[in-house]
Amino acid sequence: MRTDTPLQPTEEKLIETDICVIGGGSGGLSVAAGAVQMGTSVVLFERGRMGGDCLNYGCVPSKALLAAGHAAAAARKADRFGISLPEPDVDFARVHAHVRDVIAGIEPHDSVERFEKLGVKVIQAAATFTDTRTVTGGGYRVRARRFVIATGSSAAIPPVEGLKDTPYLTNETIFDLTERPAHLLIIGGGPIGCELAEAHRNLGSEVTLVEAAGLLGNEDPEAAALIRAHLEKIGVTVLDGALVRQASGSGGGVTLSVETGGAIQRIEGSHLLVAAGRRANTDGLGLEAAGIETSRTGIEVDAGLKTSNRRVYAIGDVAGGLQFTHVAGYHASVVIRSALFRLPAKADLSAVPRVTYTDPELAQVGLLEEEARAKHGEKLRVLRWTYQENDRARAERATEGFIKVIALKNGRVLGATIVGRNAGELIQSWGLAIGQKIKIGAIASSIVAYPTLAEIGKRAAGSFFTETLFSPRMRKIVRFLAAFG
Ligand SMILES: Cc1cc2nc3c(=O)[nH]c(=O)nc-3n(C[C@H](O)[C@H](O)[C@H](O)COP(=O)(O)OP(=O)(O)OC[C@H]3O[C@@H](n4cnc5c(N)ncnc54)[C@H](O)[C@@H]3O)c2cc1C
Ligand SMILES: NC(=O)c1ccc[n+]([C@@H]2O[C@H](COP(=O)([O-])OP(=O)(O)OC[C@H]3O[C@@H](n4cnc5c(N)ncnc54)[C@H](O)[C@@H]3O)[C@@H](O)[C@H]2O)c1
Repeated sequence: MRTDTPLQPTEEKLIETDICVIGGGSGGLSVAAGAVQMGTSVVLFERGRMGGDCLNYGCVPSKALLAAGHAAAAARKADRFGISLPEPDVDFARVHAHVRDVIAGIEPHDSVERFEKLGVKVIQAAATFTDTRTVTGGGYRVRARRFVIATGSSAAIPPVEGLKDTPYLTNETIFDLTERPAHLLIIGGGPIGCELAEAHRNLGSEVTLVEAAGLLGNEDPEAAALIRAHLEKIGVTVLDGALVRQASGSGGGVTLSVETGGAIQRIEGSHLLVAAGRRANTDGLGLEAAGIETSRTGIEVDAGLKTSNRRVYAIGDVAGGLQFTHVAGYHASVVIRSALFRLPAKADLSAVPRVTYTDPELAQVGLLEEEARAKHGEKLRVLRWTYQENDRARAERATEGFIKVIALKNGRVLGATIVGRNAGELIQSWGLAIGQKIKIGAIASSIVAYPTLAEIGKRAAGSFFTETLFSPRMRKIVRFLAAFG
């Protein structure tokens, strides 16, 4: 890398580098760490906190908050094991300290210090394209062989009357609360809304979740219905098919006017969380100057994650597809193959798992039943098994839930939905089966430790063969063979 050449008259220092990454979150850091360790020069711009949404405002704090909530919920449910405990006394300031401590423990891995030690030039400023191959920011002008835009997404604020003048929280501010919200109103019943509704309810807040369509609308409807029933069971008020029409309030509280089936109702709460989807972070990037096209969902990319400017890739949330940390990380590996090794690399998203971390969890990989039917018609087998029929689930009194596997009649696995305890761990082997084209027979004949929840998957796979194995024809064959002694 040739660096720090003073430039007149702007006085920006010029850096020429192999790779310039914009955004130090899940995607950007993976590209930067991978590329620099493979011998290329890397400049990374980050305008906010290293680690991006996942570490600071997303996955990590939400899972830490959920874990605290699950501890409280476990104490409330201990009675069924013969252990009587009083209602847990939740000290929200200490819960907040726990969340901060978890972030602080992970932070060094994503820090400026670590990346500079690896050899990355980190510029702590917002980056803007000034032409097709130059980015400026923080007093630098960077010209690179390849650019990677990994600027993530932010909470989309729906066009609700009065909302912009009403105090509201988003994922960037809710984890700052040190006092428990008395009554949390949530707009949006996607993964963010459901996870944070469950966490706050378990920690003792009153929670009302308002969703315009159906809760977890991108998921298997039967699995989503189970999560809805669970949230209601723990005391969350769920209003679905409910459109927020108006918002008002001050520091003292918030009121929403919500329309359900033509009728308007007013709901009052102490705090409001907006979790109504995401908007790609493209403002201020100077995309026009770089000839980079965008769509409604984000920066337009081809299957190799290249934008309309062939020197520039876009990865992670800003690319407008699946918005998960592991997808951003996977995108990073595709870009490294393409930019460093000049190999033809395409993102294959057919086996990307996703998990909503309520308890029960909801996990999905591959096609939903409805998607599989649309693509393959009636050539499908739908295999099911329930947690109720699993001995470990019974021992742990976690019998809520099921697995549903969608396979072709030739045994190829197309998709799996698991809703129940540890579904997020159990889904991984189904992702492997889809990705590596492992047939259902291999799963049915694998040896699974007893008693584990993983037996649920093996039993579902085994049910693929039940009809053939226990058919009159099979009985005839076995009787015939027995005749030979
Ligand atoms: C509440 C919540 C919970 C979530 N839970 C999960 C989960 O459990 N599992 C999961 O897989 N995903 C989860 N996600 C999604 C996950 O956080 C994102 O998919 C992931 O962070 C995307 O990574 P990214 O690199 O695209 O963007 P980010 O990680 O957001 O990083 C983008 C970075 O770019 C920086 N930036 C933006 N513009 C500029 C600029 N012009 N110049 C310089 N820097 C810039 C930003 O400051 C930011 O640091 C969750 C999200 C939220 C909001
Ligand atoms: N566990 C995880 O992996 C995890 C957790 C949280 C977030 N995420 C990621 O972040 C993304 C964003 O999550 P999200 O929950 O914000 O988005 P989402 O798009 O999945 O859900 C938003 C919901 O808000 C509803 N909505 C929109 N406007 C509304 C209005 N005016 N009134 C009522 N409801 C309204 C929509 O119908 C939708 O169901 C997810 O898709 C996922 O990729 C992942």
